[in-house]
Amino acid sequence: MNPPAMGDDPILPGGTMQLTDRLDERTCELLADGFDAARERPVTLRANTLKATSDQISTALDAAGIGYARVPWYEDAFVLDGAREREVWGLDIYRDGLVYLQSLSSMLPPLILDPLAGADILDMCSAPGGKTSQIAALTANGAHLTACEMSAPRAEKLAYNLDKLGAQNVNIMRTDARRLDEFFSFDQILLDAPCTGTGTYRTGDERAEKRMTPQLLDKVVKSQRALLDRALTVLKPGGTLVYSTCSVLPEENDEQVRAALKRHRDCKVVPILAGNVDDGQSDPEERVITIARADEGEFAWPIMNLPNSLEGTLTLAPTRLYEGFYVAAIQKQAPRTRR
Ligand SMILES: C[S@@+](CC[C@H](N)C(=O)[O-])C[C@H]1O[C@@H](n2cnc3c(N)ncnc32)[C@H](O)[C@@H]1O
Repeated sequence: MNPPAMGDDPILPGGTMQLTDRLDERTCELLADGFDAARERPVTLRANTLKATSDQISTALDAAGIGYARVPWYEDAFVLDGAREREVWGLDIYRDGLVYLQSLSSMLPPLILDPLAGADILDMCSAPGGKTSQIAALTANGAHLTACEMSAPRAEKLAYNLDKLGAQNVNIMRTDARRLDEFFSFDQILLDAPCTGTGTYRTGDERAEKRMTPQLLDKVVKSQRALLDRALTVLKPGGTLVYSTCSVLPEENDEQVRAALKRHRDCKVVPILAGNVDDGQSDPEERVITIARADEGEFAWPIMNLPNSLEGTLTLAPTRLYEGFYVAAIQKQAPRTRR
């Protein structure tokens, strides 16, 4: 594919959001390739370990004649071989909440959060509950979870999903998380923010092109800023916030985080990225870079990080397997102890 000319609108052809005005040529080229590849993106799902082991899910998929690949960085993740969502809806493992349809990229923020049993955890923007239920599964229902959702119908869907998946110890709050009482405090927070969704775009998706306007960008950027401020206020000293979006626009990602850190001088980025961003291999899905939160063990996965400006954050490029996604981990300093 030829690099797009600056000023053209080759990525969202009918849309008004000019990615080429915002991103450099190389990034636009990677995005254009990824948006094309996304048209072939396979269905992926997560074994819900609150109800079944991943081996039980393998057995059920085998019995249903559905081929799949396992994911090296997460034993609960499955990539289906040709099956569509409709086929999964007909399976008992789906109806009974033993699996959850979830994109691979969206499984990353809870893993990077590394939720701890016994911790007070806030999921600020939680419906329909994919990541809330993943946090519940990662802690075997052992965390004290608060799940906020502003939209009433989406909060209902959240409650339905959490019940279906067997998530317990979750206090659902139908509220605007920007106005969460400052009286609250949490050890760990996930802010999976409302965003433009540019990372999920597939070439030719005209509805998405119409939706992703500069007006939408303005609106979500304001909301993300207010949500980040509230999150960093209710985060306990020493606690960690994971901020994520399914967008690839710097305004929603690195620029948003950098500005928040200026307003909250007691907070800093915890690097989640170590390793090579672009080692020159032609197939980005064959590249294995190492991701690690500085305070966690390392694990490796085949993904591509787009050039980004804030060291230690992750801007996943869209590829056939992965939606474009952004993840940053931020820690609030613990008070100094006196000697
Ligand atoms: C990206 S989606 C979250 C997806 C969810 N984390 C998951 O994994 O299933 C963002 C959600 O935030 C909700 N939302 C937007 N603004 C909010 C706010 N100020 N307070 C609480 N929820 C909000 C939206 O209604 C939407 O359901």
